[in-house]
Amino acid sequence: MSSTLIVLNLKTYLEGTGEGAVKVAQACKEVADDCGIEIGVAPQFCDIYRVASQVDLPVYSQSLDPVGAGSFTGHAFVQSIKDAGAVGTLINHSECRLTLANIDASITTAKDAGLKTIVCTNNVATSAAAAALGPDYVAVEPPELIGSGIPVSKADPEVVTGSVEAVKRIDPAVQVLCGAGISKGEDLAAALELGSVGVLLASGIVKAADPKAALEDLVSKV
Ligand SMILES: O=C(CO)COP(=O)(O)O
Repeated sequence: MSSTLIVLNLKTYLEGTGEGAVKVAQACKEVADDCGIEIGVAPQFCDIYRVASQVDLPVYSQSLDPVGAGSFTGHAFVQSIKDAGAVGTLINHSECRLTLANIDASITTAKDAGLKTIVCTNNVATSAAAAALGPDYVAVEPPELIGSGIPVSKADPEVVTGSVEAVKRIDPAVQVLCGAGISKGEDLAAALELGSVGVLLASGIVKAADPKAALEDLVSKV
């Protein structure tokens, strides 16, 4: 039986010193401790160390670059991401898309460093393609629903069930998350019913007046 995973992507929503990221991460940890569901957070690169050193929860980077140590300027270097305290990384988010070759190289780079990999996809076909590259998770997020407040589990359940089926056919070890418009308890419950093992979400929690209360609602139906 797969265990449920929630990953909260902070994107660039939180302006300021990074303390906002720590506060949201603290709320995630408190809710995770209460409900027993794993909740991770994906802050800005520069906030990974601050969050990971102040809050005991899984921290993900929002992406990474498939480069090693050496003559590379302006890249997100996997070893620095890991040393900062991340346990995993998103790859190919809709807002940070990569070529297929770079998705493959990013997965290899992350895996070699011992980081978990969550590859984002936009439809069933790309979910199948991502599964063939052997990440830990495929997270299907139709871009038109991202930030819309309309949950993928309601608006496009077929993209979730289709991705679950396609991924299982290609590599049963790869688990499926879904995201876009997820914010309420019923959205998470529906996502799990559709066969995903959890959700990747952002605005419904990060932009809420009370992120902790929003998280409590999110986990209230499972
Ligand atoms: O892009 C997302 C998570 O990575 C989803 O964003 P929203 O939860 O804001 O729709």
